[in-house]
Amino acid sequence: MLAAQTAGAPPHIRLQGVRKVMKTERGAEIVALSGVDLDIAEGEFIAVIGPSGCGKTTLLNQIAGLAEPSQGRILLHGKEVHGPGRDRGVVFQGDAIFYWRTVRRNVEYGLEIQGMPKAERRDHAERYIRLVGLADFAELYPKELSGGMRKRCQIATVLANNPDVLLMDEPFGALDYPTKCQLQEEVLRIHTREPRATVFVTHDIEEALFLADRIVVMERGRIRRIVDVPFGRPRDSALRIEPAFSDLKAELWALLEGGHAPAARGHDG
Ligand SMILES: Nc1ncnc2c1ncn2[C@@H]1O[C@H](COP(=O)(O)OP(=O)(O)OP(=O)(O)O)[C@@H](O)[C@H]1O
Repeated sequence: MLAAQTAGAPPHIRLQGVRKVMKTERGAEIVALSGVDLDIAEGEFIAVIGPSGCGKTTLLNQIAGLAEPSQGRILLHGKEVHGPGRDRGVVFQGDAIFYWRTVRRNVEYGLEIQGMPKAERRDHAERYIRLVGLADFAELYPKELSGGMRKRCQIATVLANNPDVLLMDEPFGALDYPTKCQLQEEVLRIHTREPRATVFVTHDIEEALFLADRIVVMERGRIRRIVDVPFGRPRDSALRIEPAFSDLKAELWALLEGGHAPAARGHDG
């Protein structure tokens, strides 16, 4: 369920007419995003799906502040975003963790940078290590962990910084199905415990349905449709085999089958 949005308060995240034009090395223009308007409420979980090249990562990067829009603006609590900030935590596709640091020292990294005193840092990191189920593995190095455990470590590292907004770019894309399902359940559990506005990019319709309050379906740099996910929270794995879940999954498949084209070149899609 969404956290209530205070009447009159701006949405947590607002994208207004966002357009992003990329230039290839040969100088050709690619309209990666065009006319994107989206409001995301406090505590809302948004999944973004769409065919390869439709602009999902570009959208996430814009909110992260890793790139500026060519036109339009992105507002966080009514304030325009320019550049990255600690208020937005990003979980990237790959293993974005330090290989020479243990799990604990990875999770402590951002807190060190903030200058948090050592004892406080330990306690704080420990809380997030436990939250992602890595308490017994805190002294191990990334090479001693499985892919799923490395992803947990990355999530704990991002959450330990207590971001206002969580941005996840296909975080479980490289994992096997059971590990992926397990981590999706962890994400739901964490979201229930610490609800924060979340944008989760995925290729996986089932993942989007299982996690999100709304699914943004993109096509050629534009939002094609926004689908409300009607399932209540808390959710558990039993939801995956409910007929209503399968029906909506089939509908989304059909919707995606309708648009395979990548972002439009040189003009709006
Ligand atoms: N650095 C870049 N330079 C030029 N074009 C780019 C760059 N990054 C992305 N693009 C183009 O922008 C469009 C959108 O790319 P984006 O990575 O956002 O898509 P996506 O939906 O995340 O794709 P995928 O699902 O394959 O990860 C694509 O046409 C891509 O070729």
